[in-house]
Amino acid sequence: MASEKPENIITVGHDRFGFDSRVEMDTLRSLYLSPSFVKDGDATKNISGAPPKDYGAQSTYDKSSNSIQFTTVAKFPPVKLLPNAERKRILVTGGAGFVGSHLVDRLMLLGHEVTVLDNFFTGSRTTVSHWVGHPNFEMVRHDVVNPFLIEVDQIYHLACPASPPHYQYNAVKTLKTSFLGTMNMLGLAKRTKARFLITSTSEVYGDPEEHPQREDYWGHVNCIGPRACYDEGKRVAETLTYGYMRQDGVDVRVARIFNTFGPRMNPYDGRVVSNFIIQALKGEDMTVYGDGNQTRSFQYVHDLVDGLILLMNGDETRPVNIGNQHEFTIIEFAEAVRDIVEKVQKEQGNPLAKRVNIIHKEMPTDDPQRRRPDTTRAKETLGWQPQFNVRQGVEDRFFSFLVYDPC
Ligand SMILES: O=c1ccn([C@@H]2O[C@H](COP(=O)(O)OP(=O)(O)O[C@H]3OC[C@@H](O)[C@H](O)[C@H]3O)[C@@H](O)[C@H]2O)c(=O)[nH]1
Repeated sequence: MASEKPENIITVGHDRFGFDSRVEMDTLRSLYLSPSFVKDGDATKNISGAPPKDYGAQSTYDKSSNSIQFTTVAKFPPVKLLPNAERKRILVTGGAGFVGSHLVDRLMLLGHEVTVLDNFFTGSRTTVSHWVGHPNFEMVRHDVVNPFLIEVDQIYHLACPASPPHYQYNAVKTLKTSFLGTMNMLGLAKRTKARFLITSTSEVYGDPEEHPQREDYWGHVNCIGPRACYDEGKRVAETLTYGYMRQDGVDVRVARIFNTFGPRMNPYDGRVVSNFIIQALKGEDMTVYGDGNQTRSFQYVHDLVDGLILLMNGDETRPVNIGNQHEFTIIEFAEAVRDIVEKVQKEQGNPLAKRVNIIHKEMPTDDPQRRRPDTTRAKETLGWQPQFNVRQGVEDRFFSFLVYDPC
């Protein structure tokens, strides 16, 4: 890890399957809502060190009044001007969430008409606020457990809480979202003949007995445990998806997403990346659950979006794993995050007085012990593989938004 030399990644996306999804990283970066400024007394300073933005909402945090001022965009980023025949009407459920908002950015920049459906349970309006008012963009507050009627060409169905504390918060609601939400969106796809892509999860493999996990592994899920609402919810959502494909000829795509991180993650979603980064930034103890020998592989969100767009536009109808193959034990990951955050803090001239400690807490029930995707299928059928490693992702300063709460 320490010896990895990050390369500068300038563009993401691919020109494949008749769909050119390439955009510049700088354009995407300009859209992250980071707290660009902090007002402290009379002084207002640019905390992220980033140059002033041309696009994207800006925010200024005022320490004295503990208030935040949003400035709406004066102009939108240029989007591709597509001929009518190429411009698609695309529905993104969960489009105000962490992954959804990045997908929306990409689809908007590429010139499509995008409708976001979100109930804002874990998503937030601020993730896509920079598109509000754009003629190609529409945002609807709607819960997918209820039917929704619209004319569309493609549906990316992402809506569902994904972090273990969030999806366990209301297990029955998570199940309803997975089953009824997916059924409603598949019904819409059937009626409109839209292509339908569901974001499933590595959690369908449960606590896997095969390693790494290939798509033809059936999994090892405790169907009555605390994680089952999500794991079984997504499993039945896949079953429904293939039911609609076989019975009704719906054109389906299934992505099994492995652990993902990046800008606009909810800093308090309780997942390991946000927990570790917040703890390292604040100088708090980093909490490793259990002995830390369980493993995960972490992908940067832009790689995932590349994979989703390729899958939607390619011909592969079987499930496809989308994840990074670099496997960390959680204890190694804690050390890596601590090193990277320390390096960034030093570069920004605000090093912590002392190293944060790594402490151990109780292991959650049914926590999968080993997880790493076999991504051969994604490589062979989509030509996809991740570009970013963890260091490149974390060093992309995606956590600068956390300084809303700097102490
Ligand atoms: O503070 C923490 C948080 C988490 N962890 C551990 O870190 C590992 C990863 O935990 P996370 O909560 O980030 O995510 P999990 O891998 O358990 O679940 C995730 O899997 C894939 C996705 O579909 C979902 O985003 C999520 O369910 C687990 O072993 C967990 O016990 C810690 O050691 N400390």
